[in-house]
Amino acid sequence: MRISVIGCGYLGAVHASAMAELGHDVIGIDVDESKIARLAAGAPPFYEPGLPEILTSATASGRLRFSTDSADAADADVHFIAVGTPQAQGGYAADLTYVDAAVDGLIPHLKPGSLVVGKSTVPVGTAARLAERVAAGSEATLAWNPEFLREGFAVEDTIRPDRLVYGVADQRAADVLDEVYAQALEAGTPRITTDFATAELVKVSANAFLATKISFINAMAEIAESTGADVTALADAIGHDARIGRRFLNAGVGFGGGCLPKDIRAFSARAEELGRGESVAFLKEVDAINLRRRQRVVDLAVEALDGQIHTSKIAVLGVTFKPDSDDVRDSPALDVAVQLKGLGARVVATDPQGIENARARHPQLEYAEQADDALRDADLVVLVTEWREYRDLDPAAAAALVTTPTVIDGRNVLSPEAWRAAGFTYHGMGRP
Ligand SMILES: NC(=O)c1ccc[n+]([C@@H]2O[C@H](COP(=O)([O-])OP(=O)(O)OC[C@H]3O[C@@H](n4cnc5c(N)ncnc54)[C@H](O)[C@@H]3O)[C@@H](O)[C@H]2O)c1
Ligand SMILES: O=c1ccn([C@@H]2O[C@H](COP(=O)(O)OP(=O)(O)O[C@H]3O[C@H](CO)[C@@H](O)[C@H](O)[C@H]3O)[C@@H](O)[C@H]2O)c(=O)[nH]1
Repeated sequence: MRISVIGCGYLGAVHASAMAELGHDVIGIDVDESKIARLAAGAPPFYEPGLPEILTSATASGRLRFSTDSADAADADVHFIAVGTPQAQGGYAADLTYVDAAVDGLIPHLKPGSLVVGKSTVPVGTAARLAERVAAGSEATLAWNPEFLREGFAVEDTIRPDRLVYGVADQRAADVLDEVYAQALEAGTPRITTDFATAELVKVSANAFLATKISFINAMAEIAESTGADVTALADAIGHDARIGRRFLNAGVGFGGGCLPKDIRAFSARAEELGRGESVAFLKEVDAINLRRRQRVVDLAVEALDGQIHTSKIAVLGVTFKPDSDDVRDSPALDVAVQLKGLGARVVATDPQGIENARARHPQLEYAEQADDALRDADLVVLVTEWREYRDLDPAAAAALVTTPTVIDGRNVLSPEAWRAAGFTYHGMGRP
């Protein structure tokens, strides 16, 4: 099929490449010229495992092209909208200006019978509004097909999704999407075909559930901190109950990224508009618990440095919101680093992939390419993103580099026994 993908960021660049990998003829469109130039040259503008390989093979085969001009999408039968829906400035609601601009920019180029498919995460009600706009300006129709990929696993999640959700107003739109996703459907991926509102709500409720699960275990970490209990053992124990499950019960510095934080806030804002604020009032608590965990790491650092923060060097391991991504949007790790710097510490942050993005946002921090350079002469080590290389650090080698062997394990991924045996004072999150 001929497909266009409007918006080539973390979602769109992967979606475009994966669709081409599956054999479709794809054009990726973005307003960012430098991003398009890099993609067209086969070089991803961000770090995502597996993306370089499929981007290179798809651009080389001619099945994947890029442009900054939405007129170049005119041939496509299916147009995916993958532009950003960030938190609006000064509020909690989603900023829909990019989605509106993308749809408006496309309408004059839509050929009769083509399908516009929303992938961006939007407040419930958006698809119905945009469907009217598309119908008024063209002979195309609209569907909503929310995306559930995780950064770090984006290629795999796009090619082999857990499930496909189609929000459609007619059967033909569902049939077209079945053609787009033929391979996944043949491999047994479940498909839920529903109305616009349900499809939009599936997406935000899934993220709200995941955020709630993380804040639940972080709330237990707070209780554990006041009782001497160990939240990691607690998570293992409750996680054995198949109704609860162990996944997404890792207590630590909390959730961040370009999705969970802004999506729960936008959901709250939309529910309030609908007069249903009380139905999701708990999401405000989920957000508050989450932000308290960042503060907890900062408080532990201040306490560990015992009034000497102004004269201390702190090694911050990780700046991205999760490992295997270079994304620093709403990153708890970077937030902690910035707060510690604000308190007067000399902060040297390190990260395998995130330094460029972190430096662009926070040039006031010092960055080290190598973890050893961050650790050297440090008075405190703070692990805030659980990259494999930090989980695997040799505590004896780290002890030889630092000035004072104290570590805060903001992700509960280090062995307290091994780090204590190497001479470290170990502080975990909700662990004695
Ligand atoms: N990142 C993820 O893991 C993920 C997963 C599922 C859903 N989503 C949702 O997908 C959407 C995109 O997220 P993202 O992380 O890819 O954001 P992003 O900021 O990385 O990418 C958005 C892209 O859209 C481009 N853009 C903006 N206006 C445009 C226009 N009018 N025409 C063409 N391009 C335009 C921007 O230049 C940018 O490259 C959001 O709604 C997000 O919530 C993201
Ligand atoms: O037990 C856990 C699991 C995750 N996290 C944190 O939660 C955040 C989000 O993690 P994850 O959900 O893996 O990353 P995303 O790539 O942001 O993916 C989420 O957001 C996407 C955008 O909407 C959705 O498509 C995905 O399904 C949804 O998992 C990260 O900061 C993690 O460190 C924890 O603190 N504890």
